[in-house]
Amino acid sequence: MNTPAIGSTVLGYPRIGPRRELKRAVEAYWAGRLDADALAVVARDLRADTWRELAAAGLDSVPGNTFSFYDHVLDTAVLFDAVPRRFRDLGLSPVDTYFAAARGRDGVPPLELTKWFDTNYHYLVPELDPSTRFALTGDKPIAEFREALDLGVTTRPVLLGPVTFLLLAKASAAAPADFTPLDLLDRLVDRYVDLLSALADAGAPWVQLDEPAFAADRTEAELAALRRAYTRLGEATARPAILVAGYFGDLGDALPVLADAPVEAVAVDLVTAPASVNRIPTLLGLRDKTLVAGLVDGRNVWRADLRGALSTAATLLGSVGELAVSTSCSLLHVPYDLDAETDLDPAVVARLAFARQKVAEVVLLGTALRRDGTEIGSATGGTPSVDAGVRARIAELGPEHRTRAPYAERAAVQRTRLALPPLATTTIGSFPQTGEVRKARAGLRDGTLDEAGYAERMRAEIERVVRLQEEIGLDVLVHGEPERNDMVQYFAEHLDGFASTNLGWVQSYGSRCVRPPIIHGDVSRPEPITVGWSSYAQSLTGKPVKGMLTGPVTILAWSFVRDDQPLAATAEQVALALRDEIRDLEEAGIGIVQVDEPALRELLPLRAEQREDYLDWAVGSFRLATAGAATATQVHTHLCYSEFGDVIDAIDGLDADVTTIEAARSRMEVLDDLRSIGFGRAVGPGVYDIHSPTVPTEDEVVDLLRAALDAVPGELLWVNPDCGLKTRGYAEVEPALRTLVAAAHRVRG
Ligand SMILES: Nc1nc2c(c(=O)[nH]1)N[C@@H](CNc1ccc(C(=O)N[C@@H](CCC(=O)N[C@@H](CCC(=O)N[C@@H](CCC(=O)O)C(=O)O)C(=O)O)C(=O)O)cc1)CN2
Ligand code: MET
Ligand SMILES: [Zn+2]
Repeated sequence: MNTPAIGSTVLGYPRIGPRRELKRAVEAYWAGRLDADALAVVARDLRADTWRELAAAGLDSVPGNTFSFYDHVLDTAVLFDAVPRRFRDLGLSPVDTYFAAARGRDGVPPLELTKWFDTNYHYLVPELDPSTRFALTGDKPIAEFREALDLGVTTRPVLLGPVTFLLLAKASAAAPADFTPLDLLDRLVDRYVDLLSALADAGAPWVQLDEPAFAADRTEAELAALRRAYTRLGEATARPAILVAGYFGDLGDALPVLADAPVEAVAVDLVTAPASVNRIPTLLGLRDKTLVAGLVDGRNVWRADLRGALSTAATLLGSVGELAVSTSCSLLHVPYDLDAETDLDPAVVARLAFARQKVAEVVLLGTALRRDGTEIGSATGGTPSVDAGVRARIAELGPEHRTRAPYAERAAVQRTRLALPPLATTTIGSFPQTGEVRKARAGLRDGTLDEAGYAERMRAEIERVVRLQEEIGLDVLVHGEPERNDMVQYFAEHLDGFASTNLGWVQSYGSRCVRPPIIHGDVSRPEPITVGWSSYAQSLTGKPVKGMLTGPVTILAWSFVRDDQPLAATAEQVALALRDEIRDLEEAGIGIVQVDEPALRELLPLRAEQREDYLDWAVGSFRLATAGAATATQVHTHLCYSEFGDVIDAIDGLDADVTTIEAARSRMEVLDDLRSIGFGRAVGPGVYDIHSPTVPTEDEVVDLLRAALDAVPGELLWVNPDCGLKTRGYAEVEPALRTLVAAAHRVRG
């Protein structure tokens, strides 16, 4: 085989477009404002721009097949004809069948959406069973390879590896109990062999197979599956050279398996797992392979320490066949281009690199490595700002700052103060973000609406939402969060030590994007953030209004966090700011405060041995944020987006008075977990799935509540939706909330 060297590369690239062109096109297509041909043109132009940019930047090997209309796991299922029957039976065009699997259609529920490892990206979970027959019916990677070749760029198609694909899939409802998707390995690998052969025919010199699942703990059987798959693929006769990429952590026992497999290259993540460097020289199998060293952080936005990276690379030179430099993972998780940001502090800019800048770093590193390190400049520009006040406060903290009065005492005082009925009804915080609200915010940004005008519109919206809740008959009201663009970014914009971007969009799922804020220095709160809005809402009603904050763990999980100190230290600083906010809310007369932690499960380390440490600081920071609350103040927390079985003790450890938790889709399974640990505080298992536009019937909600009453006594049971309502419309929200209140009344009776 005559294969070009990888030299310098990146493992993947963003695909939504530098100005979210794909989001706009896809949403326009869904709305019927753009036809399929026009959508295809937008997609093709975005791909062409990416390939040209990466080739022009000087990468030796340009990744291909990084584009996706929605999600690369769904793309893989489509490629191998593994789309469940319920979507095919809709009789739609291929592109509409694809979107139906992603979003559901005509009452057919979509594939489940879940977290991509420990990132804020979400993939669609393939559903497999013994009847799944894989076939290479798609040609996306091949067609895109040819498309790039026509533009003069030879790409390295990036594919999700067969073992990770199966490990991320779930058994369909039709599968027998003893079935696991990995049972289908041989069948699937045979089809990958077909694919490799087709790519070789098209002229692809390399292919990249991603196996990030091996950065997590894996069983012997799973490691054996990895060995088996890559032995088979490596032995295929007609194929491109194979690069297997493992990222998001240490490959552990999978690294020697890959080192010994008959493949040409292995990519390791030396940013998340720098210690892997020490193991590489001991792996004889790597001596005749290319090692692709992930030295530039693909998940965070800091400039690389190129000198450090270069010296790491230099130590590896003699231990491997060839050494290539790369990002630690795909650049999917960072924004496109730092140069597009015009409002960032230059001192912060000097420390940053987005996708485009990271490509340049990789290229530079590759050049320096070839020329003996002569052209690498100084490491980074500037250091994080230090806030002596915050540091002094943290130095003074003791256990009393994380401990409230015993729950029984709190509950008694709160019962008297709040006088709520059993099965109290509430919502999770946000109400639908109407076009008018978003338009007002866009107006504030572009200067057509001033601060006063904006505040007036937000107050009008808050008043409308409060009146609506009173009329519906909810017991604990919210202000509705109209002033928030996003539950993390909003707080970042009001805290020192954070920077926000204008165009730093990162795909979260499908067409939905976020602009993760950047924590670049010590965090503090210059002034109250939410107090004005919450106390305005409280002034409108005699019912209690719940203050609404985002917790420290979630703020960290959905931001780019400084990497010069432990996450735990940054979390404490954020927690202190929230602690002060709670005190100010109390002083303004707010008696209930909710601190949302939907990302508590998301940051859970992939390897079990690191979990206790994480949960310690995660729970500790939540308690630091909330334990300053008076005994009479009722602290709520809200959790969603995950199954919480394996962090149930940590949820207990949060010591919140009320925990509202996503439960409707899993028919309240979480209650069994809570009961099994003797969880004794109040809980609001969601009784209505806000991810679907379907309005629940009163009987359905009553059934769920009766089921919940088996696990939770009535005085500890709250009634609420699964999550916030901001992505829904009033047409569904109003009847759903009326149903929820009616059901609660019926069960109370
Ligand atoms: N940070 C974060 N991560 C999260 C979640 C979350 O809520 N926040 N939820 C989970 C699921 N992920 C989600 C991620 C994004 C969205 C989402 O709806 N994003 C919006 C953007 C939200 C936002 O920032 N809105 C801005 C407006 C940004 C915008 O597009 N403005 C328009 C103009 C205004 C208009 O006419 O709409 C423009 O700039 O062109 C605001 O309200 O101010 C989107 O992609 O469309 C939902 C869920 C997990 N991770
Ligand atoms: N308070 C937030 C809301 O209602 C919680 C959302 S959890 C993703 O939108
Ligand atoms: Zn939620």
